[in-house]
Amino acid sequence: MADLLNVDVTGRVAVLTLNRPDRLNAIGTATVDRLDAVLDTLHADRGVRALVVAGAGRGFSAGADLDEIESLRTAYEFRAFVGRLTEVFGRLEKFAKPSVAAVHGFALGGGLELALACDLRVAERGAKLGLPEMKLGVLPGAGGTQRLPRLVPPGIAKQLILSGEPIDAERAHAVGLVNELAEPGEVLTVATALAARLAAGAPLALAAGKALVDRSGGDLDAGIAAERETVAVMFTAEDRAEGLRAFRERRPAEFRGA
Ligand SMILES: CCCCCCCCCCCCC[C@H](O)CC(=O)SCCNC(=O)CCNC(=O)[C@H](O)C(C)(C)COP(=O)(O)OP(=O)(O)OC[C@H]1O[C@@H](n2cnc3c(N)ncnc32)[C@H](O)[C@@H]1OP(=O)(O)O
Repeated sequence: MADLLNVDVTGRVAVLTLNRPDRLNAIGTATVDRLDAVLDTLHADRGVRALVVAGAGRGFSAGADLDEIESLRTAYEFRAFVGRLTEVFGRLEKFAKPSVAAVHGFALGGGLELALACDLRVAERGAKLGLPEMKLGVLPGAGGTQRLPRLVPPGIAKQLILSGEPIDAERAHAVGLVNELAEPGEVLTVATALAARLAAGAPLALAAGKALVDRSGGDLDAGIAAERETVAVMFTAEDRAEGLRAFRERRPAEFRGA
């Protein structure tokens, strides 16, 4: 069986490509199990500093695998299916290394939910992003109802979830769902360049920065305290000294994650 998720490492960036083009990269248990295993490998690879998640074929992903869903027989099986998707998507979101989704064609349902679990999103002009679960008589079940309203105004989130209708990449960019737009055929280039810029950062600061922003919806004083204590500890990191040295010497910093 062809690899459900191809991994290609170039420099400090690992490109993960969903590889079920015949099923429009539908995401089932086997795909998320593979993603989980790949995250184990990439966690251990100190040379990899950032990830890109992309899709082979006509689009990023048409969502959860409806064939697998149709094979489920009990609510408990259904819960296990949804639980596994949310578990691995959550692991990607909390991954210490930043991730960029490269969306072309379409990112629908679980496909958009996977892109929402990435830190940033780049989308090709004309790509469709949506949560069509309402048209199937259900709701997004892999984090969409919780992650989307944290990125776009609640009214926009409700429109996508309650109508089930997609928006195009241009509109998604205007409302903050997409960080950067790419011309047709260019999404992987743009997403990889963005990931490479993130990968130039200090690994400890990248991981801590992700965690601090992810908790920013909580109590402000507690968040500022967490920021202060995190920054204070980072003062002792070798990368902090390297950053200042590189600035004085007018050269790019070479951060080692120490
Ligand atoms: C059994 C139904 C129960 C419904 C319950 C679903 C909710 C489950 C909730 C738990 C899981 C949570 C995760 C997530 O929140 C839920 C989802 O993601 S549900 C799926 C959401 N996605 C969609 O509804 C999009 C479905 N696809 C399309 O609308 C279209 O395919 C397209 C993307 C607009 C492209 O259209 P076309 O160009 O016309 O291409 P085709 O439709 O002919 O597709 C080609 C080929 O691919 C197969 N395919 C497409 N999408 C999926 C998919 N999601 N899973 C499996 N297979 C898919 C399609 O059947 C075709 O195959 P072929 O007929 O050629 O064999």
